[in-house]
Amino acid sequence: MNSNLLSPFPSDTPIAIAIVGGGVWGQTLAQLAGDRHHQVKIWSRRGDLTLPEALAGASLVLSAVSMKGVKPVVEQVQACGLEPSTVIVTVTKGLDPSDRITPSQLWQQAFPQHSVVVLAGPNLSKEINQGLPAATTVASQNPQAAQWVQQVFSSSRFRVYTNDDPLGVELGGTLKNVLAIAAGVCDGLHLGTNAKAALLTRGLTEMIRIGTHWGAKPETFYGLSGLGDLLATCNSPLSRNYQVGYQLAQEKPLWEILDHLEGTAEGINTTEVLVQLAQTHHIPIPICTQVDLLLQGKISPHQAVHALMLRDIKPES
Ligand SMILES: NC(=O)C1=CN([C@@H]2O[C@H](COP(=O)(O)OP(=O)(O)OC[C@H]3O[C@@H](n4cnc5c(N)ncnc54)[C@H](O)[C@@H]3O)[C@@H](O)[C@H]2O)C=CC1
Ligand SMILES: O=C(CO)COP(=O)(O)O
Repeated sequence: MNSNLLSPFPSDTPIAIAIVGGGVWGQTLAQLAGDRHHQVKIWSRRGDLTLPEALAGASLVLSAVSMKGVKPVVEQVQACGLEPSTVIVTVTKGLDPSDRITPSQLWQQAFPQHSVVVLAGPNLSKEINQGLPAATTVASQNPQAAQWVQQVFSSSRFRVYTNDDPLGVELGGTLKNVLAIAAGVCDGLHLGTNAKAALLTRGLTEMIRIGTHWGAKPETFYGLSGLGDLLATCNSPLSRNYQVGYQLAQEKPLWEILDHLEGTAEGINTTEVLVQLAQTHHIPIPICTQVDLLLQGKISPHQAVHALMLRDIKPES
């Protein structure tokens, strides 16, 4: 039986995709979709194509803008309008600072009748651009939409899994950026393998604590978008968030690091939102709190390490 007859999302034929956001990740995803022979148009605010031109006829709209661009871009897409059947995919890893909600929640609020799919995983774009294999996760309130996006992007070099916890998938990719800054500090100070293992393990505990408070499933954080992305970004100098931490450990001021950084380090804004949220709800996230103080220039990297090591002793849970 042809499974396409059962699904509102036919999978075997090339489709028209509009990618909004022409940064490195948007371009990499365009390449992956192009490899599958989909027709891809990229809209970026400095490009020649207008947004209505990019969106025309697209059955999948993928947002790859950085967090600060999500709200303005959602509004622009709303002004253009979308066909009811268009599936929205978001790959942004961040938190909205005013509403303290995720990018997919912003898209869903603006397009309540549309299927919104989150795509996140250990996906350092430079490695994927070199043709190296990678895996990722897609998740949605609408499982059929997630399966369709899985089929659209799956290839011999990009293995796509589905997951039924979109919030957990999105928060995994977002929260690990804060720990990637901490990991960069740890490596920049040459604190060793034991310290790094402790940092990542306790960091994952903090991700689960805050993520489950938000309503995500704990097990999602042990998957590709949680532990997987944590391992990738906390161990790779290709990660911009890791680079920020590494250079903070060399006592460089944040403004100077950001001046030379290629692309966006979302963990910086995420840290601020996260720590505010954790304080409001009395959720202990000591590592993220030290990252926040460090980013604000209130403590030195060595003081952050001391503060963490000298916390009250307690059970591991
Ligand atoms: N680069 C990577 O390896 C990965 C990145 N991500 C996430 O994807 C998102 C994008 O990342 P990158 O492409 O690396 O960042 P980038 O900094 O290279 O690109 C960001 C894009 O957003 C656009 N943008 C920002 N504000 C805008 C606005 N107001 N209106 C229109 N466009 C706006 C910029 O023009 C730029 O094209 C981030 O949230 C990042 O965490 C996720 C997985 C992998
Ligand atoms: O999220 C990423 C890989 O999955 C990219 O990490 P950075 O944003 O820290 O470069």
